Amino acid sequence: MSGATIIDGKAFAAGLRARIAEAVPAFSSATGRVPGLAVVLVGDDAASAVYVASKGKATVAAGMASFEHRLPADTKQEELIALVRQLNADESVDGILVQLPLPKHLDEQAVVDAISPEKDVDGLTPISTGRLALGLPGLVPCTPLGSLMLLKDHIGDLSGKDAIVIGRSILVGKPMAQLLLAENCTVTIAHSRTRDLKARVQQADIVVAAVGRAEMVKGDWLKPGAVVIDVGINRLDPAEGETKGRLVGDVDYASALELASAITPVPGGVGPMTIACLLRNTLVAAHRRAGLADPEGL
Ligand SMILES: Nc1nc2c(c(=O)[nH]1)N[C@@H](CN(C=O)c1ccc(C(=O)N[C@@H](CCC(=O)O)C(=O)O)cc1)CN2
Repeated sequence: MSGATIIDGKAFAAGLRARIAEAVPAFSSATGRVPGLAVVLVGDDAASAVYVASKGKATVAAGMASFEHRLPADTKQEELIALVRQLNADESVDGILVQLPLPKHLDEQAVVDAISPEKDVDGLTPISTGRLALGLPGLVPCTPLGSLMLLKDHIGDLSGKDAIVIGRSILVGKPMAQLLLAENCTVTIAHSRTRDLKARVQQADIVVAAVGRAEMVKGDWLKPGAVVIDVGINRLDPAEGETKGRLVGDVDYASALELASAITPVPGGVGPMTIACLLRNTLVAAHRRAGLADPEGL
């Protein structure tokens, strides 16, 4: 029988969203307006459409204004950048998020670079990534921020822990490694060219899996007692006998339960934290734009 704790990201995210909703009225009293989040969706990727709809709902539920912009798949780069610039200039918008991935013909980094850093609630502009690398306050990408919140809530002080981040994306792997470094972890970043990944994972007290490959990290790779954050969201193919395209993470959950001391499930782990942290970043961005101190307890 496994003694691993299941880290309940869904419950933690619900608590964070409730605290955000409680903090919005104070912002409105101070400024006479509500914080606003603009989300841009280009094309018809089904999963992206679901995430964007969830973001809009969560924004409104927190008492903020949601501005959704849906553009066709053949939108030109200049049209998308023109929309981003329009949102940069819009005083009712505190946060701008362009849903990723974009259709192949669009240059993601150029589009992200057009977002005003003060409204960069996704934390992906060069200014935001640079500030994170320098250890300066800024806006941090939502999935790694949420993952760190779960780790700190479960472990407390992370100082001196050996951590491995598997994956080096701009959205998760790189910022996650920076956040762990800022918490005084000793951090290894592993990727597709890393040799003997299993041996490296076996050294780690904290394993963050963000590779996008279903159940790649096996339970017997783990150091006994490791804390596992599974960022992967992989839908298995119903054509291969999987019921209704079951969702799994990057970690083989059943075998990981044997050695891990704690693990985030998929679904219900890191995923819900992504949207809660987006609301948190929007409220923080709104405070900073209005010249107010950051809201407390978020
Ligand atoms: N501009 C961005 N694009 C993307 C981001 C991002 O942070 N910024 N992240 C992901 C997708 N994403 C939000 O955009 C996201 C992914 C998953 C979840 C979530 O709550 N997942 C649930 C399961 C949902 C399901 O059943 O399909 C869970 O894990 O419990 C929320 C947001 C890529 N794009």
